[in-house]
Amino acid sequence: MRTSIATVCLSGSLTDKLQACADAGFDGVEIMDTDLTVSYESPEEIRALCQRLGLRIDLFQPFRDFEGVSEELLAENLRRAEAKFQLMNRLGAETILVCSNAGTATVDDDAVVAQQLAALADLAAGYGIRIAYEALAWGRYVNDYRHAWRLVQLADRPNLGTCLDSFHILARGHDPAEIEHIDGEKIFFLQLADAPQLDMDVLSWSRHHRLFPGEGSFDLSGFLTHVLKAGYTGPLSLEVFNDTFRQTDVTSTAAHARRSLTWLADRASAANGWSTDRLPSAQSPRSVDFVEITGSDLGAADETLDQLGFTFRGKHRTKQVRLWTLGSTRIILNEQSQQPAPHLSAIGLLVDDAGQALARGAALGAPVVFRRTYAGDHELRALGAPDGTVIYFNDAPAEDTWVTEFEGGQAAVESSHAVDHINLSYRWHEFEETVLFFHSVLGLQAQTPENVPSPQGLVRSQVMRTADATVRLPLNLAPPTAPLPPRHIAVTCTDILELARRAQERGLRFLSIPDNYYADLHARFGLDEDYLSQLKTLNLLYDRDADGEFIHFYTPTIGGLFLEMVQRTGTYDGYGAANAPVRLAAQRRQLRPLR
Ligand SMILES: O=C(O)c1ccc(O)c(O)c1
Ligand SMILES: [Mg+2]
Repeated sequence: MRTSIATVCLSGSLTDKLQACADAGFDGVEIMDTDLTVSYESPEEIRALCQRLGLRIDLFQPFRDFEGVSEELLAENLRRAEAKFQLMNRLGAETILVCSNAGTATVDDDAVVAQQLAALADLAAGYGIRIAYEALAWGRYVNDYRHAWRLVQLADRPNLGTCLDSFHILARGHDPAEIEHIDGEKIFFLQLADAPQLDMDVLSWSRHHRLFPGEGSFDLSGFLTHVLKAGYTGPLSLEVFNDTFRQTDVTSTAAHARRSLTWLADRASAANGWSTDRLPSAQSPRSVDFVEITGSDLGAADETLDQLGFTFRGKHRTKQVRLWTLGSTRIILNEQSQQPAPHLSAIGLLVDDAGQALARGAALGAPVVFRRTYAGDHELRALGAPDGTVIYFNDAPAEDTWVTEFEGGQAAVESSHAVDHINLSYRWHEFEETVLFFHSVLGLQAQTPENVPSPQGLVRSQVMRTADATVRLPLNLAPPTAPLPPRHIAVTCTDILELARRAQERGLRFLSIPDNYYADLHARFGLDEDYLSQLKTLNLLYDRDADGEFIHFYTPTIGGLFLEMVQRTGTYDGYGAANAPVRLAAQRRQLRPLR
Protein backbone atom coordinates (compact mmCIF):
# COMPACT_ATOMS: atom_id res chain seq x y z
CA MET A 1 0.00 0.00 0.00
CA ARG A 2 1.32 3.41 -0.96
CA THR A 3 -0.07 6.24 1.13
CA SER A 4 -0.58 9.91 0.44
CA ILE A 5 -2.31 12.89 2.02
CA ALA A 6 -3.56 16.25 0.81
CA THR A 7 -1.85 19.20 2.45
CA VAL A 8 -5.30 20.72 3.09
CA CYS A 9 -5.82 18.17 5.88
CA LEU A 10 -3.20 19.80 8.09
CA SER A 11 -2.30 23.02 9.89
CA GLY A 12 0.86 25.06 9.44
CA SER A 13 2.95 26.25 6.54
CA LEU A 14 3.58 24.02 3.53
CA THR A 15 7.03 23.12 4.81
CA ASP A 16 5.61 22.24 8.28
CA LYS A 17 3.03 20.04 6.60
CA LEU A 18 5.56 18.24 4.41
CA GLN A 19 7.84 17.57 7.37
CA ALA A 20 4.91 16.18 9.39
CA CYS A 21 3.75 13.97 6.47
CA ALA A 22 7.23 12.49 6.18
CA ASP A 23 7.50 12.00 9.96
CA ALA A 24 4.16 10.18 9.96
CA GLY A 25 5.42 7.80 7.28
CA PHE A 26 3.40 8.90 4.25
CA ASP A 27 4.90 8.03 0.87
CA GLY A 28 3.49 11.04 -0.93
CA VAL A 29 1.39 14.20 -0.82
CA GLU A 30 -1.26 16.06 -2.75
CA ILE A 31 -0.09 19.66 -2.82
CA MET A 32 -2.92 22.16 -2.71
CA ASP A 33 -2.46 25.05 -5.09
CA THR A 34 -3.15 27.67 -2.38
CA ASP A 35 -0.65 26.07 0.01
CA LEU A 36 2.02 26.68 -2.61
CA THR A 37 0.72 30.14 -3.51
CA VAL A 38 1.12 31.36 0.08
CA SER A 39 4.62 29.85 0.44
CA TYR A 40 7.87 31.79 0.20
CA GLU A 41 9.72 28.71 -1.08
CA SER A 42 9.98 28.39 -4.85
CA PRO A 43 8.48 25.33 -6.59
CA GLU A 44 12.05 24.05 -7.03
CA GLU A 45 12.71 24.40 -3.29
CA ILE A 46 9.50 22.51 -2.44
CA ARG A 47 10.48 19.83 -4.94
CA ALA A 48 13.91 19.48 -3.33
CA LEU A 49 12.40 19.38 0.16
CA CYS A 50 9.99 16.61 -0.87
CA GLN A 51 12.88 14.69 -2.38
CA ARG A 52 14.92 15.04 0.76
CA LEU A 53 11.95 13.91 2.88
CA GLY A 54 11.26 10.94 0.63
CA LEU A 55 7.82 12.27 -0.38
CA ARG A 56 6.46 11.96 -3.90
CA ILE A 57 4.26 14.74 -5.12
CA ASP A 58 1.43 12.46 -6.21
CA LEU A 59 -1.00 15.21 -7.16
CA PHE A 60 -1.28 18.93 -7.62
CA GLN A 61 -4.80 20.23 -7.00
CA PRO A 62 -7.38 21.51 -7.65
CA PHE A 63 -7.90 23.08 -11.03
CA ARG A 64 -11.42 24.47 -11.00
CA ASP A 65 -14.20 25.53 -13.33
CA PHE A 66 -12.61 24.40 -16.57
CA GLU A 67 -15.15 22.55 -18.68
CA GLY A 68 -18.66 23.12 -20.04
CA VAL A 69 -17.91 26.73 -20.93
CA SER A 70 -18.16 29.04 -23.96
CA GLU A 71 -15.38 29.04 -26.58
CA GLU A 72 -14.15 32.36 -25.26
CA LEU A 73 -13.91 31.18 -21.67
CA LEU A 74 -12.32 27.93 -22.83
CA ALA A 75 -9.40 29.86 -24.35
CA GLU A 76 -8.91 31.71 -21.07
CA ASN A 77 -9.18 28.45 -19.09
CA LEU A 78 -6.55 26.78 -21.28
CA ARG A 79 -4.22 29.72 -20.71
CA ARG A 80 -4.82 29.43 -16.96
CA ALA A 81 -4.14 25.69 -17.15
CA GLU A 82 -0.93 26.10 -19.11
CA ALA A 83 0.51 28.36 -16.43
CA LYS A 84 -0.22 25.65 -13.83
CA PHE A 85 1.34 22.96 -16.05
CA GLN A 86 4.53 25.04 -16.21
CA LEU A 87 4.46 25.38 -12.45
CA MET A 88 3.96 21.62 -12.08
CA ASN A 89 7.01 20.96 -14.26
CA ARG A 90 9.06 23.07 -11.86
CA LEU A 91 7.51 21.27 -8.90
CA GLY A 92 7.99 17.81 -10.37
CA ALA A 93 4.28 16.96 -10.12
CA GLU A 94 2.89 14.81 -12.92
CA THR A 95 -0.83 14.59 -12.17
CA ILE A 96 -3.29 17.43 -11.75
CA LEU A 97 -6.77 17.09 -10.31
CA VAL A 98 -9.42 18.87 -12.38
CA CYS A 99 -12.69 19.03 -10.49
CA SER A 100 -15.99 19.36 -12.30
CA ASN A 101 -17.18 22.87 -12.96
CA ALA A 102 -19.25 24.20 -10.07
CA GLY A 103 -19.17 27.87 -11.03
CA THR A 104 -18.96 28.88 -14.66
CA ALA A 105 -20.44 25.97 -16.62
CA THR A 106 -23.10 26.95 -19.11
CA VAL A 107 -22.93 24.05 -21.57
CA ASP A 108 -24.61 20.80 -20.56
CA ASP A 109 -23.59 18.78 -23.59
CA ASP A 110 -21.39 15.72 -23.08
CA ALA A 111 -19.91 15.85 -26.59
CA VAL A 112 -18.78 19.45 -26.10
CA VAL A 113 -17.51 18.86 -22.56
CA ALA A 114 -15.55 15.79 -23.70
CA GLN A 115 -13.95 17.82 -26.50
CA GLN A 116 -12.92 20.49 -24.04
CA LEU A 117 -11.41 17.91 -21.68
CA ALA A 118 -9.59 16.38 -24.68
CA ALA A 119 -8.16 19.81 -25.56
CA LEU A 120 -6.95 20.21 -21.97
CA ALA A 121 -5.38 16.73 -22.03
CA ASP A 122 -3.62 17.48 -25.30
CA LEU A 123 -2.19 20.69 -23.88
CA ALA A 124 -1.09 18.80 -20.73
CA ALA A 125 0.55 16.07 -22.81
CA GLY A 126 3.06 18.63 -24.08
CA TYR A 127 4.19 19.04 -20.46
CA GLY A 128 4.14 15.32 -19.66
CA ILE A 129 1.16 15.85 -17.36
CA ARG A 130 -1.84 13.63 -16.66
CA ILE A 131 -5.32 14.94 -15.86
CA ALA A 132 -7.43 13.26 -13.15
CA TYR A 133 -11.02 14.46 -13.61
CA GLU A 134 -13.20 14.39 -10.49
CA ALA A 135 -16.96 14.86 -10.16
CA LEU A 136 -17.64 17.24 -7.26
CA ALA A 137 -20.89 16.34 -5.49
CA TRP A 138 -22.06 19.91 -6.18
CA GLY A 139 -20.76 20.21 -9.76
CA ARG A 140 -23.12 22.23 -11.95
CA TYR A 141 -23.72 19.50 -14.58
CA VAL A 142 -21.19 16.83 -13.64
CA ASN A 143 -21.73 15.62 -10.07
CA ASP A 144 -21.73 11.84 -10.39
CA TYR A 145 -18.57 9.75 -10.79
CA ARG A 146 -20.25 7.67 -13.49
CA HIS A 147 -20.83 10.81 -15.55
CA ALA A 148 -17.20 11.91 -15.12
CA TRP A 149 -16.08 8.45 -16.25
CA ARG A 150 -18.34 8.61 -19.36
CA LEU A 151 -16.77 11.96 -20.26
CA VAL A 152 -13.25 10.54 -19.79
CA GLN A 153 -14.16 7.66 -22.13
CA LEU A 154 -15.67 10.03 -24.68
CA ALA A 155 -12.63 12.31 -24.65
CA ASP A 156 -10.44 9.24 -25.06
CA ARG A 157 -6.98 10.59 -24.32
CA PRO A 158 -4.18 8.46 -22.81
CA ASN A 159 -3.28 11.16 -20.26
CA LEU A 160 -6.89 11.75 -19.16
CA GLY A 161 -8.35 9.59 -16.40
CA THR A 162 -10.67 9.98 -13.46
CA CYS A 163 -10.16 10.76 -9.78
CA LEU A 164 -12.49 8.98 -7.36
CA ASP A 165 -13.22 10.69 -4.07
CA SER A 166 -15.19 8.63 -1.55
CA PHE A 167 -16.85 11.72 -0.12
CA HIS A 168 -18.51 12.89 -3.34
CA ILE A 169 -19.72 9.40 -4.15
CA LEU A 170 -20.96 8.27 -0.75
CA ALA A 171 -22.37 11.64 0.35
CA ARG A 172 -24.62 11.63 -2.71
CA GLY A 173 -25.63 8.03 -2.02
CA HIS A 174 -24.30 6.90 -5.40
CA ASP A 175 -23.71 3.15 -5.62
CA PRO A 176 -19.94 2.57 -5.35
CA ALA A 177 -20.28 -0.97 -6.77
CA GLU A 178 -20.27 0.47 -10.30
CA ILE A 179 -16.66 1.59 -9.76
CA GLU A 180 -15.78 -1.98 -10.71
CA HIS A 181 -16.90 -1.20 -14.28
CA ILE A 182 -14.17 1.45 -14.59
CA ASP A 183 -10.87 0.42 -16.17
CA GLY A 184 -8.46 0.44 -13.20
CA GLU A 185 -5.71 2.04 -15.25
CA LYS A 186 -8.01 4.97 -15.91
CA ILE A 187 -8.51 5.63 -12.21
CA PHE A 188 -5.66 8.09 -12.01
CA PHE A 189 -6.18 8.94 -8.36
CA LEU A 190 -8.10 7.87 -5.25
CA GLN A 191 -9.07 10.22 -2.45
CA LEU A 192 -10.47 8.86 0.79
CA ALA A 193 -12.50 10.66 3.41
CA ASP A 194 -15.04 9.52 5.96
CA ALA A 195 -17.85 11.73 7.30
CA PRO A 196 -20.59 11.67 9.89
CA GLN A 197 -24.09 11.22 8.48
CA LEU A 198 -25.37 14.82 8.50
CA ASP A 199 -28.49 16.31 7.01
CA MET A 200 -27.07 19.47 5.46
CA ASP A 201 -26.02 20.89 2.11
CA VAL A 202 -23.32 18.73 0.62
CA LEU A 203 -20.78 21.52 -0.01
CA SER A 204 -20.68 22.63 3.65
CA TRP A 205 -20.67 18.99 4.75
CA SER A 206 -17.64 18.36 2.53
CA ARG A 207 -15.69 21.51 3.36
CA HIS A 208 -16.07 21.36 7.15
CA HIS A 209 -17.01 17.89 8.37
CA ARG A 210 -14.93 15.31 6.55
CA LEU A 211 -13.14 12.86 8.84
CA PHE A 212 -10.34 10.35 8.56
CA PRO A 213 -11.41 6.79 7.71
CA GLY A 214 -12.89 5.00 10.72
CA GLU A 215 -14.21 8.17 12.36
CA GLY A 216 -17.47 8.65 10.48
CA SER A 217 -20.29 6.56 9.12
CA PHE A 218 -19.22 5.76 5.56
CA ASP A 219 -18.42 2.18 4.58
CA LEU A 220 -14.92 2.93 3.36
CA SER A 221 -13.75 -0.66 3.49
CA GLY A 222 -16.51 -1.60 1.02
CA PHE A 223 -15.69 1.46 -1.09
CA LEU A 224 -11.97 0.67 -1.21
CA THR A 225 -12.74 -2.94 -2.11
CA HIS A 226 -14.58 -1.79 -5.26
CA VAL A 227 -11.70 0.48 -6.25
CA LEU A 228 -9.09 -2.24 -5.76
CA LYS A 229 -11.24 -4.77 -7.59
CA ALA A 230 -11.41 -2.35 -10.52
CA GLY A 231 -7.62 -2.71 -10.69
CA TYR A 232 -6.47 0.57 -9.15
CA THR A 233 -2.84 0.37 -8.05
CA GLY A 234 -2.10 3.98 -7.12
CA PRO A 235 -1.77 5.45 -3.63
CA LEU A 236 -4.52 5.58 -1.03
CA SER A 237 -4.72 9.30 -0.38
CA LEU A 238 -6.52 11.22 2.34
CA GLU A 239 -8.37 14.39 1.45
CA VAL A 240 -10.07 15.56 4.61
CA PHE A 241 -11.40 19.10 4.87
CA ASN A 242 -12.11 19.51 8.58
CA ASP A 243 -12.24 22.62 10.73
CA THR A 244 -10.62 20.89 13.72
CA PHE A 245 -7.74 19.20 11.91
CA ARG A 246 -6.83 22.50 10.26
CA GLN A 247 -6.07 23.79 13.79
CA THR A 248 -4.63 20.79 15.64
CA ASP A 249 -0.93 20.09 16.01
CA VAL A 250 0.39 19.16 12.58
CA THR A 251 2.69 16.36 13.70
CA SER A 252 0.13 14.52 15.76
CA THR A 253 -2.64 15.03 13.18
CA ALA A 254 -0.45 13.60 10.42
CA ALA A 255 0.29 10.56 12.60
CA HIS A 256 -3.40 10.24 13.39
CA ALA A 257 -4.21 10.43 9.65
CA ARG A 258 -1.64 7.80 8.76
CA ARG A 259 -3.09 5.43 11.39
CA SER A 260 -6.51 5.70 9.75
CA LEU A 261 -5.08 4.28 6.50
CA THR A 262 -3.40 1.39 8.33
CA TRP A 263 -6.78 0.58 9.86
CA LEU A 264 -8.62 0.93 6.55
CA ALA A 265 -6.22 -1.27 4.57
CA ASP A 266 -6.57 -3.94 7.27
CA ARG A 267 -10.37 -3.73 7.15
CA ALA A 268 -10.49 -4.10 3.39
CA SER A 269 -8.01 -6.99 3.43
CA ALA A 270 -9.89 -8.73 6.24
CA ALA A 271 -13.23 -8.35 4.45
CA ASN A 272 -11.79 -9.87 1.27
CA GLY A 273 -9.54 -12.52 2.77
CA TRP A 274 -6.42 -10.83 1.38
CA SER A 275 -3.17 -11.41 3.23
CA THR A 276 -1.60 -7.99 2.61
CA ASP A 277 -1.67 -5.09 5.10
CA ARG A 278 -3.15 -7.23 7.90
CA LEU A 279 -2.99 -6.21 11.55
CA PRO A 280 -3.21 -8.54 14.56
CA SER A 281 -6.96 -9.13 14.98
CA ALA A 282 -9.03 -6.75 17.11
CA GLN A 283 -9.77 -8.11 20.57
CA SER A 284 -13.31 -7.09 21.33
CA PRO A 285 -13.41 -6.47 25.10
CA ARG A 286 -15.52 -9.01 27.01
CA SER A 287 -16.01 -6.80 30.04
CA VAL A 288 -14.48 -4.01 32.11
CA ASP A 289 -11.80 -5.55 34.31
CA PHE A 290 -11.28 -2.44 36.45
CA VAL A 291 -11.31 1.33 36.49
CA GLU A 292 -8.47 3.28 38.10
CA ILE A 293 -8.86 6.60 39.84
CA THR A 294 -5.66 8.53 40.50
CA GLY A 295 -5.00 11.49 42.80
CA SER A 296 -2.75 12.34 45.72
CA ASP A 297 -5.60 12.18 48.26
CA LEU A 298 -8.43 9.80 47.54
CA GLY A 299 -10.09 9.82 50.95
CA ALA A 300 -13.31 11.26 49.52
CA ALA A 301 -13.42 8.44 46.95
CA ASP A 302 -13.01 5.81 49.71
CA GLU A 303 -15.90 7.39 51.59
CA THR A 304 -18.20 7.52 48.56
CA LEU A 305 -17.47 3.92 47.54
CA ASP A 306 -18.17 2.78 51.09
CA GLN A 307 -21.48 4.68 51.14
CA LEU A 308 -22.50 3.07 47.84
CA GLY A 309 -21.94 -0.39 49.34
CA PHE A 310 -18.60 -1.26 47.78
CA THR A 311 -16.41 -3.73 49.68
CA PHE A 312 -12.90 -2.67 50.66
CA ARG A 313 -10.64 -5.44 49.37
CA GLY A 314 -7.38 -4.19 50.75
CA LYS A 315 -4.13 -2.43 49.93
CA HIS A 316 -1.69 -3.48 47.29
CA ARG A 317 1.27 -5.32 48.76
CA THR A 318 3.86 -3.15 47.04
CA LYS A 319 2.13 0.04 45.89
CA GLN A 320 0.14 2.86 47.38
CA VAL A 321 -3.00 1.53 45.76
CA ARG A 322 -6.32 0.30 47.19
CA LEU A 323 -9.10 -1.84 45.76
CA TRP A 324 -12.86 -1.57 46.20
CA THR A 325 -15.33 -3.96 44.52
CA LEU A 326 -19.08 -4.24 44.05
CA GLY A 327 -20.00 -7.44 42.20
CA SER A 328 -17.71 -7.44 39.20
CA THR A 329 -17.06 -3.67 39.46
CA ARG A 330 -13.48 -3.16 40.55
CA ILE A 331 -12.25 0.31 41.34
CA ILE A 332 -8.60 0.91 42.03
CA LEU A 333 -7.62 4.02 43.98
CA ASN A 334 -4.07 4.99 43.10
CA GLU A 335 -2.43 7.61 45.31
CA GLN A 336 0.95 7.43 43.57
CA SER A 337 0.39 10.83 42.02
CA GLN A 338 1.55 14.42 42.28
CA GLN A 339 -1.75 15.61 40.86
CA PRO A 340 -4.11 16.34 43.74
CA ALA A 341 -7.47 16.23 41.89
CA PRO A 342 -8.84 12.70 41.59
CA HIS A 343 -9.27 11.74 37.95
CA LEU A 344 -10.16 8.66 35.95
CA SER A 345 -6.72 7.59 34.79
CA ALA A 346 -7.04 4.05 33.45
CA ILE A 347 -9.46 1.41 32.29
CA GLY A 348 -8.70 -2.31 32.38
CA LEU A 349 -10.43 -4.50 29.82
CA LEU A 350 -10.85 -8.24 29.80
CA VAL A 351 -9.93 -9.60 26.35
CA ASP A 352 -9.30 -13.06 24.91
CA ASP A 353 -5.66 -12.37 24.10
CA ALA A 354 -3.92 -9.46 25.78
CA GLY A 355 -0.72 -9.88 23.74
CA GLN A 356 -2.68 -9.66 20.51
CA ALA A 357 -4.60 -6.58 21.73
CA LEU A 358 -1.32 -4.86 22.57
CA ALA A 359 0.27 -5.83 19.25
CA ARG A 360 -2.68 -4.47 17.30
CA GLY A 361 -2.63 -1.17 19.18
CA ALA A 362 1.11 -0.83 18.72
CA ALA A 363 0.76 -1.56 14.98
CA LEU A 364 -1.78 1.28 14.88
CA GLY A 365 0.74 3.61 16.47
CA ALA A 366 -0.67 3.70 20.01
CA PRO A 367 2.12 4.09 22.58
CA VAL A 368 2.82 1.00 24.66
CA VAL A 369 2.84 2.05 28.31
CA PHE A 370 5.50 0.58 30.52
CA ARG A 371 4.59 0.11 34.14
CA ARG A 372 6.95 -0.96 36.84
CA THR A 373 5.90 -4.32 38.28
CA TYR A 374 7.51 -6.08 41.20
CA ALA A 375 8.48 -9.72 41.36
CA GLY A 376 5.40 -11.88 41.56
CA ASP A 377 2.98 -9.16 40.44
CA HIS A 378 0.69 -10.06 37.59
CA GLU A 379 1.83 -8.10 34.59
CA LEU A 380 -0.85 -6.20 32.71
CA ARG A 381 -0.06 -4.84 29.29
CA ALA A 382 -1.20 -1.35 28.43
CA LEU A 383 -1.56 1.26 25.70
CA GLY A 384 -1.94 5.01 25.97
CA ALA A 385 -5.14 6.44 24.49
CA PRO A 386 -4.70 9.77 22.64
CA ASP A 387 -5.51 11.83 25.76
CA GLY A 388 -3.11 9.80 27.93
CA THR A 389 -5.73 7.61 29.62
CA VAL A 390 -4.14 4.18 30.01
CA ILE A 391 -5.95 1.13 28.62
CA TYR A 392 -4.88 -2.15 30.26
CA PHE A 393 -5.55 -5.58 28.82
CA ASN A 394 -6.06 -8.67 30.94
CA ASP A 395 -6.86 -12.12 29.60
CA ALA A 396 -7.11 -13.96 32.92
CA PRO A 397 -9.82 -13.75 35.61
CA ALA A 398 -9.10 -10.72 37.82
CA GLU A 399 -9.93 -12.48 41.08
CA ASP A 400 -7.28 -15.14 40.34
CA THR A 401 -4.60 -12.75 39.15
CA TRP A 402 -4.01 -9.14 40.10
CA VAL A 403 -6.75 -8.99 42.78
CA THR A 404 -4.75 -11.49 44.88
CA GLU A 405 -2.06 -8.82 45.28
CA PHE A 406 -4.36 -6.79 47.57
CA GLU A 407 -4.11 -7.51 51.26
CA GLY A 408 -5.84 -6.67 54.53
CA GLY A 409 -9.35 -6.10 53.15
CA GLN A 410 -12.61 -7.99 53.26
CA ALA A 411 -13.62 -11.03 51.24
CA ALA A 412 -15.48 -10.54 47.95
CA VAL A 413 -19.27 -10.32 48.27
CA GLU A 414 -21.15 -12.07 45.46
CA SER A 415 -23.63 -9.85 43.62
CA SER A 416 -24.79 -9.00 40.12
CA HIS A 417 -23.48 -5.39 40.15
CA ALA A 418 -21.29 -4.65 37.11
CA VAL A 419 -19.95 -1.65 35.22
CA ASP A 420 -22.78 -0.34 33.04
CA HIS A 421 -20.77 2.31 31.22
CA ILE A 422 -17.76 4.56 31.61
CA ASN A 423 -18.28 8.11 30.49
CA LEU A 424 -15.13 9.85 29.26
CA SER A 425 -14.83 13.52 28.46
CA TYR A 426 -12.45 15.12 25.99
CA ARG A 427 -11.21 18.43 24.75
CA TRP A 428 -12.05 19.57 21.21
CA HIS A 429 -8.74 18.43 19.71
CA GLU A 430 -8.75 14.96 21.30
CA PHE A 431 -12.13 13.72 20.19
CA GLU A 432 -11.90 12.32 16.63
CA GLU A 433 -8.58 10.69 17.33
CA THR A 434 -10.10 9.01 20.37
CA VAL A 435 -13.03 7.72 18.29
CA LEU A 436 -10.52 6.27 15.81
CA PHE A 437 -8.49 4.78 18.67
CA PHE A 438 -11.43 2.93 20.24
CA HIS A 439 -12.79 1.87 16.85
CA SER A 440 -9.53 0.72 15.30
CA VAL A 441 -7.71 -0.70 18.32
CA LEU A 442 -10.69 -2.28 20.14
CA GLY A 443 -13.27 -2.63 17.39
CA LEU A 444 -15.85 -0.55 19.34
CA GLN A 445 -18.72 0.76 17.21
CA ALA A 446 -19.68 4.44 17.28
CA GLN A 447 -23.38 5.14 17.84
CA THR A 448 -25.13 8.17 16.39
CA PRO A 449 -23.85 11.29 18.17
CA GLU A 450 -26.18 13.58 20.11
CA ASN A 451 -25.81 17.10 21.40
CA VAL A 452 -26.58 17.67 25.05
CA PRO A 453 -27.16 21.25 26.25
CA SER A 454 -25.07 22.31 29.22
CA PRO A 455 -24.85 25.76 30.86
CA GLN A 456 -21.46 26.26 29.15
CA GLY A 457 -22.42 25.14 25.66
CA LEU A 458 -23.41 22.03 23.76
CA VAL A 459 -21.68 18.82 24.78
CA ARG A 460 -21.35 16.35 21.92
CA SER A 461 -22.01 12.85 23.14
CA GLN A 462 -21.04 9.80 21.15
CA VAL A 463 -21.34 6.31 22.57
CA MET A 464 -18.76 3.72 21.53
CA ARG A 465 -19.53 0.15 22.43
CA THR A 466 -19.01 -3.51 21.67
CA ALA A 467 -21.49 -5.20 19.33
CA ASP A 468 -23.06 -7.02 22.32
CA ALA A 469 -23.15 -3.77 24.38
CA THR A 470 -21.27 -5.31 27.33
CA VAL A 471 -18.64 -2.57 27.17
CA ARG A 472 -20.03 0.91 26.65
CA LEU A 473 -18.02 4.11 26.59
CA PRO A 474 -20.05 7.29 26.09
CA LEU A 475 -17.54 9.95 24.96
CA ASN A 476 -18.31 13.59 25.69
CA LEU A 477 -16.77 16.47 23.79
CA ALA A 478 -16.55 19.61 25.91
CA PRO A 479 -17.49 22.96 24.37
CA PRO A 480 -14.20 24.68 23.34
CA THR A 481 -14.17 27.30 26.07
CA ALA A 482 -15.79 25.25 28.84
CA PRO A 483 -13.99 23.30 31.54
CA LEU A 484 -13.77 19.57 30.91
CA PRO A 485 -16.97 17.90 32.23
CA PRO A 486 -16.24 15.31 34.93
CA ARG A 487 -15.90 11.69 33.83
CA HIS A 488 -17.95 9.00 35.46
CA ILE A 489 -18.28 5.32 36.20
CA ALA A 490 -21.82 3.95 36.08
CA VAL A 491 -22.61 0.75 37.95
CA THR A 492 -25.71 -1.43 37.53
CA CYS A 493 -28.04 -2.43 40.30
CA THR A 494 -31.36 -4.26 40.55
CA ASP A 495 -33.06 -2.30 43.34
CA ILE A 496 -31.96 1.28 43.09
CA LEU A 497 -34.49 2.65 45.60
CA GLU A 498 -33.19 0.33 48.30
CA LEU A 499 -29.56 1.00 47.36
CA ALA A 500 -30.11 4.76 47.38
CA ARG A 501 -31.81 4.61 50.79
CA ARG A 502 -28.95 2.67 52.29
CA ALA A 503 -26.40 5.00 50.76
CA GLN A 504 -28.30 7.94 52.23
CA GLU A 505 -28.28 6.31 55.68
CA ARG A 506 -24.52 5.95 55.37
CA GLY A 507 -24.30 9.67 54.74
CA LEU A 508 -24.09 9.93 50.90
CA ARG A 509 -25.13 13.34 49.66
CA PHE A 510 -26.61 12.83 46.19
CA LEU A 511 -26.14 15.29 43.39
CA SER A 512 -29.09 17.56 44.12
CA ILE A 513 -31.76 17.58 41.40
CA PRO A 514 -34.10 20.59 41.06
CA ASP A 515 -37.83 20.28 41.86
CA ASN A 516 -38.68 21.49 38.36
CA TYR A 517 -37.22 18.29 36.98
CA TYR A 518 -39.80 16.25 38.91
CA ALA A 519 -42.64 18.46 37.67
CA ASP A 520 -41.41 17.79 34.13
CA LEU A 521 -41.18 14.03 34.82
CA HIS A 522 -44.74 14.12 36.04
CA ALA A 523 -45.84 15.91 32.86
CA ARG A 524 -43.92 13.58 30.55
CA PHE A 525 -44.66 10.22 32.10
CA GLY A 526 -47.62 10.70 34.46
CA LEU A 527 -45.83 8.72 37.16
CA ASP A 528 -47.67 7.67 40.28
CA GLU A 529 -47.45 10.48 42.93
CA ASP A 530 -46.03 8.21 45.57
CA TYR A 531 -43.32 6.86 43.26
CA LEU A 532 -42.51 10.33 42.02
CA SER A 533 -42.06 11.58 45.57
CA GLN A 534 -39.72 8.68 46.35
CA LEU A 535 -37.63 9.60 43.31
CA LYS A 536 -37.59 13.22 44.40
CA THR A 537 -36.61 12.50 48.02
CA LEU A 538 -33.65 10.46 46.86
CA ASN A 539 -32.66 12.72 43.92
CA LEU A 540 -33.20 9.84 41.47
CA LEU A 541 -33.63 10.47 37.77
CA TYR A 542 -35.96 8.53 35.51
CA ASP A 543 -36.38 7.77 31.83
CA ARG A 544 -38.60 5.43 29.91
CA ASP A 545 -39.03 4.34 26.32
CA ALA A 546 -40.88 1.55 24.52
CA ASP A 547 -38.23 -0.95 25.65
CA GLY A 548 -38.12 -0.30 29.38
CA GLU A 549 -37.09 2.09 32.13
CA PHE A 550 -33.86 3.67 33.34
CA ILE A 551 -33.58 4.90 36.92
CA HIS A 552 -30.33 6.42 38.13
CA PHE A 553 -28.58 8.78 40.50
CA TYR A 554 -25.27 10.58 40.66
CA THR A 555 -22.84 11.11 43.50
CA PRO A 556 -21.35 14.57 43.95
CA THR A 557 -18.16 15.08 41.95
CA ILE A 558 -14.86 14.13 43.52
CA GLY A 559 -12.27 16.18 41.62
CA GLY A 560 -12.70 15.22 37.98
CA LEU A 561 -15.13 12.36 38.37
CA PHE A 562 -18.22 10.99 40.02
CA LEU A 563 -20.14 7.74 40.21
CA GLU A 564 -23.56 6.88 38.89
CA MET A 565 -25.77 3.99 39.94
CA VAL A 566 -28.24 2.80 37.30
CA GLN A 567 -31.09 0.36 37.09
CA ARG A 568 -32.32 -0.79 33.68
CA THR A 569 -35.63 -2.60 33.27
CA GLY A 570 -36.83 -4.47 30.20
CA THR A 571 -34.40 -3.94 27.34
CA TYR A 572 -33.89 -0.17 27.78
CA ASP A 573 -30.69 0.50 25.87
CA GLY A 574 -30.05 4.24 26.34
CA TYR A 575 -28.34 6.38 28.97
CA GLY A 576 -31.12 8.74 30.05
CA ALA A 577 -30.12 11.37 27.47
CA ALA A 578 -33.03 13.59 28.52
CA ASN A 579 -31.52 13.73 32.00
CA ALA A 580 -27.99 14.66 30.95
CA PRO A 581 -28.72 18.44 30.76
CA VAL A 582 -30.14 18.26 34.30
CA ARG A 583 -26.96 16.60 35.50
CA LEU A 584 -24.67 19.06 33.71
CA ALA A 585 -26.55 22.02 35.16
CA ALA A 586 -26.53 20.49 38.66
CA GLN A 587 -22.81 19.80 38.47
CA ARG A 588 -22.10 23.31 37.24
CA ARG A 589 -23.51 24.55 40.56
CA GLN A 590 -20.98 22.57 42.54
CA LEU A 591 -18.03 22.48 40.18
CA ARG A 592 -14.89 24.47 39.94
CA PRO A 593 -13.02 24.33 36.63
CA LEU A 594 -10.81 21.30 36.00
CA ARG A 595 -7.55 20.77 34.08
O1 LIG B 1 -14.21 21.52 -1.93
C1 LIG B 1 -13.63 21.59 -3.01
O2 LIG B 1 -13.69 22.57 -3.74
C2 LIG B 1 -12.84 20.42 -3.47
C3 LIG B 1 -11.69 20.60 -4.20
C4 LIG B 1 -10.96 19.51 -4.62
C5 LIG B 1 -11.37 18.23 -4.30
O3 LIG B 1 -10.69 17.13 -4.66
C6 LIG B 1 -12.53 18.06 -3.57
O4 LIG B 1 -12.91 16.82 -3.28
C7 LIG B 1 -13.25 19.14 -3.15
MG1 LIG C 1 -11.55 15.33 -3.84
